[in-house]
Amino acid sequence: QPSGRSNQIFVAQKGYDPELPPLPDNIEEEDEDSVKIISLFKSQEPLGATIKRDESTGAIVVARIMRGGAADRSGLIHEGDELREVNGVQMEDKTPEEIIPIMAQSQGEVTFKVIPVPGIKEELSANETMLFVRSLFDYNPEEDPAIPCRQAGLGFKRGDILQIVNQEDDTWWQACRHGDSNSRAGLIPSRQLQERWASIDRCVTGISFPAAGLRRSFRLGRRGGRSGNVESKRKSQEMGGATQTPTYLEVAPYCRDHKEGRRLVLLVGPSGVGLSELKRRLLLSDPDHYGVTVPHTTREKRKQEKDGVEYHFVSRQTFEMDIVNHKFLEYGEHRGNYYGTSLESVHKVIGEDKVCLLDVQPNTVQRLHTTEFKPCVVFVKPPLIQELRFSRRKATLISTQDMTKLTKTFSEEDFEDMISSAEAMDSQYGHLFEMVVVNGDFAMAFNKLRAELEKLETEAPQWIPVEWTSHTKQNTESVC
Ligand SMILES: Nc1ncnc2c1ncn2[C@@H]1O[C@H](COP(=O)(O)OP(=O)(O)OP(=O)(O)O)[C@@H](O)[C@H]1O
Repeated sequence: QPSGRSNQIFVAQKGYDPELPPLPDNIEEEDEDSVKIISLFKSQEPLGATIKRDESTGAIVVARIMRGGAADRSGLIHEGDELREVNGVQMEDKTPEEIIPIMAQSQGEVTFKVIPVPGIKEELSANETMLFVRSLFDYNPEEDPAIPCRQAGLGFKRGDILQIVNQEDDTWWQACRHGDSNSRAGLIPSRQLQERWASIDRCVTGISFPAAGLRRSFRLGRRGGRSGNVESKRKSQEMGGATQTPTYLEVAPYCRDHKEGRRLVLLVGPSGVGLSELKRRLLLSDPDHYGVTVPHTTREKRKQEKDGVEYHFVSRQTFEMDIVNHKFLEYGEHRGNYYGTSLESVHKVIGEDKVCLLDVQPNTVQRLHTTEFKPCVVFVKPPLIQELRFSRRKATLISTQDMTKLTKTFSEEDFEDMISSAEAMDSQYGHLFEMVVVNGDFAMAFNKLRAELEKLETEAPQWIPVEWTSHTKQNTESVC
C-alpha cells in the first residue's frame, strides 16, 4: 500500500454471523483518510445503531451504538465513525431519513465504508453493567417527540425491572427490560432528563403536593369484622417523605433466607378506598399465613374483650411515656382515648413467621422502609369516578360528620376527595410503592392483591431497593 494511506478491511468475527461473507474486491483507495471497510452479515435484526448529520462537517456519522445490538457485538463500528457508503451507495448527499430505509432493507451481506473516529481501538463491547432499576413511571417512545430515534426507544411500564447497560449519555440511557428474550438495548430517558421533564410539568400545571394525612378515619384497632372508628387526630411519629420525582429506583435481586422474617406488607391509600376491607379479607383467607398487629389503647376494657387480643389496654401515663420513647409507629386520640400501633406489635407478628399486614399513612412508610422489614408497599387506588360510583353504590363508610350516625353512604364529595387524595399520595410517595392495586370491583382487586402477595413468597428473585441488600451490620460492637 502507498504510504499515507491505510485502507483497512475488517470483517465481523462474532458468532451472530452464520458465515463470513467474502471480502469485497472493488475497494477503492482513498487519498487522505484511513478508510475502513466493514462487512457484516445482517439477518432480520436491525443493525442497532443510530446515525445523524454532523452539523459542522455535514458528514453522516454514527450517533449511537445500541448495547447488545449487531453493531455492538461486532465491535467494529463505533460512535463518531463517519459513514461513507453502504453497499456501494454513497451517503454523502443523503439525509439520515433516506439512509435508514437503505439499511433496513439490506439483507445478508452488508458492506460499510467508514472513516473511523480517531483513537478507538477495535474491541468487543465491555462487560455488561449490573445496574438494575425499577421504573417508577410509564414510558412510550412512540409518544415522545424528544427521543433522538423513535425506533431505538424502549417502552416500559411503571414497575418494570430494567437493566441499565449504558449511561455514557447524560440524557439518553440504554437499557434492556429484565426477562425479555431480546438482549438488544433500547433508549430510555436518563434520570436527569426525566427529572427535568417532571419539574417542567409541575411548573406548567402548577401542581403542588399537599401533605399526606388528608381526611382519613382513624383505622387503628380495626380488626376482623369489627369496626368502630371515627375521625380522630392521627399522628405519625415520623413526618417526612419529601417529594421525589418518580424516575428509577436502583434495585437488586433478593432471595429470602429462611431464617429471616417475611417481608412486611404495608397497605397505603386514601381514606375509604378499602384498605381495611382488603386486609380483613386477606386475613380471613389464610389466618395461618397472614397476621395483623394488636393496637394499644387507653380506653376502658369492655366485658367481652381480653387484654392483648383486641387491644393492649394501658394507662394514659404509660401511653404517653411510650409516645415519648418513640414506641409507636402511629397513634391518635379519639373521644379522649389514645389508640396506637407499636413497633413491637409488628415484630411480634413477624416473629410468628407470618406476613404482617399493616395499613399506614404514607409518611409512616419511611420509618419502616428499612433493611430489617424490607416492606412491600402496596398502593391501593380508586378506579375512575364512574366505576367508583358504581362499585360503592351499596357501600357505607364510617361517618365523620354526624356523630349520631355511625355509618353513612359515600357522597360525591367522598369520591372526589378519594381520587384527589390518591393522586397527591402517588405524586409524593409513588417512589416507595412496589405494587399498585386499583380497587374498583372488589373481587378483582382482592384476587390481584392475593396473587401478587403470593408471588412475593414464591417468585425468586424479588427486586428490592439496593440499599437493603448491603450487608453492613449496625451495632456490631461486642464487649470482650
Ligand atoms: N371495591 C369495593 N366495592 C364496594 N365497596 C367497597 C370496596 N372496597 C371497599 N368497600 C367498602 O367501602 C367501605 C370503606 O372501606 P374500608 O373501611 O376498607 O376503607 P379504608 O380504606 O379502610 O378507609 P378508612 O381509612 O376511612 O378507614 C367499606 O364499607 C367497604 O366494605
